[in-house]
Parts: sequence; C-alpha cells; structure tokens
Amino acid sequence: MTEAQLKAAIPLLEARELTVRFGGLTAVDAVSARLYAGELVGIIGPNGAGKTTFFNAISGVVAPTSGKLLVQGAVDLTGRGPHRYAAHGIARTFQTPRVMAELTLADNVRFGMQFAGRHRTPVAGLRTEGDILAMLGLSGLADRLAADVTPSQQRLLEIGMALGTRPRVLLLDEVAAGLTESEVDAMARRIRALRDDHGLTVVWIEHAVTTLLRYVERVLVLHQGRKIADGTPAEVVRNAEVVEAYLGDEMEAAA
Ligand SMILES: Nc1ncnc2c1ncn2[C@@H]1O[C@H](COP(=O)(O)OP(=O)(O)OP(=O)(O)O)[C@@H](O)[C@H]1O
Repeated sequence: MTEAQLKAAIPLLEARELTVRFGGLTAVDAVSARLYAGELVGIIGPNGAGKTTFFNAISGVVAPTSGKLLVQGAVDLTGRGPHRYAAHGIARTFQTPRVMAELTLADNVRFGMQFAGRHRTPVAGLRTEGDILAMLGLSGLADRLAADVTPSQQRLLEIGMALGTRPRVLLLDEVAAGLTESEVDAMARRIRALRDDHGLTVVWIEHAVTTLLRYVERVLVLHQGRKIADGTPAEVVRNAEVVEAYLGDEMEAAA
C-alpha cells in the first residue's frame, strides 16, 4: 500500500464509542464515527438527539464521559481543550454565531488566524482574510463592524473565523438556521465549494434535511444520543428506523 493510500485509509478524525453524560442524561451514547479526508458528511436527527453535544465532544468544548477521539489514527485528543483541537486543524461554528460585534469583519477573521492558524498550512486558496471574505461573498463588508451586518452575514463570518484557523476539518452547526430558502441553497453551495475547491473535510449539522441530503455524500443519523444510521442519503432515507424516528415527520413537513 502506498503512503497516499494508507493516509486515505486512516480516518482524519475518529470517534470511538464516545459518550457524554450530563448527570443522569446520556446526551451522546457510545457514538463511533470515522471521518475521512475530503468527505462532506451531514449529521441529522430530531431536536435533542445529541448532535451539538457530539460536535462539542469532537471539538474539545465538552470532555466526553468515556470513549476516545483520535486524529489520523495516532493523536489522542480525548479530554483536551479547544485550542489543542484547533492546533490539529479541527474548527467549528456554533449554533448562535460567536462573532465579535465591535470588530470589523476583516478583524474577526484575523482573530481566527491568531487563535490557531499561524503555524498551520493555509487552506488551499484561502491564505489571507481577503481570500476568506471573498469566498464567503463578504468582500464588500470587510471594514464594517460585525454588529452592523445581517444575521446571515454573521453566520458566514463565523465560518470565516473558523477558516482563519487554517483547518483540515470544519464542523458546521446549523449554519443555515433562520436563512431564507434561497439563502439556504447559497449556503449549501458554499459548503460544497469548501470541500470541492478548497479541499476541506466538512461535517454539517442541519435541520433543513431535504437540502442537506442533496449536498452531502454521507449522513450520520442520531436519535436519543445513539447513532442509528450511517450511509449515503439514498440509504438513509430508506432506513426504516430513521423514517420511524425522524425522517417521516421531516419529509412530511418538507412536502
Ligand atoms: N450543558 C448541558 N447540560 C445539561 N444537558 C444538556 C447540556 N447540553 C445539552 N444537554 C441535553 O443533551 C441532550 C442533547 O442536546 P443537543 O443540544 O446535543 O441536541 P441536538 O441534537 O443538537 O438538538 P437541536 O437539534 O435541538 O440543536 C438534550 O436533552 C439537551 O437538553
């Protein structure tokens, strides 16, 4: 096996039996998942299924109660803080954008660069804050304060801050929430471009399931903290447990 094939076979990020408990509640229940370089993977599931908590556990925001988190099969980041995750190229957004309202958009992206980015290889085609803002369609707003742009522009900016950390893996938590239908499609195309044009591995949680299923090639489905499916969109929509737990309602709502 060549080095390239070997590299391709080792997951960039692997959760092994990850469990997060809050008191008596098991928010994430022994979830295992492998994320390979260059994948665009969706995570879906009903409210309270554990999606955000899973993201929190694979980005160092919460320490798992048990289980392991490995980078490239070798580096064990279990229980380490967000800075260590960022240093290994794992970046994320939050459901409620965490932009710095009193800084310009350009300075927000520069902040991301200082958080973890300086010693990392830049993302292809996204070397400077100007490149990042342009990719997100925010060039014209570079000198505006984050407080003065729309909520959907703030969501894009938060992706920009994450890109500033020069990640390999980008974890997106409901970045399309609250957007209009056409904005959701534009967001989905941008997410796809982050993978297709800039080589990132992207994991995307979203409630806009019908859109998400059109853009990703693999989906993990969480329900009551457990992973109940992991497959292509076509496989997942035919999975009886998924339809029972979640998609039946979602598809009816989308119809
Ligand atoms: N810090 C916390 N302390 C206690 N319980 C929590 C905490 N964070 C999440 N939970 C609980 O864990 C469960 C999973 O929540 P989580 O936010 O991960 O679900 P989700 O799938 O992301 O939901 P949504 O789609 O509504 O965002 C829920 O029952 C939630 O109330």
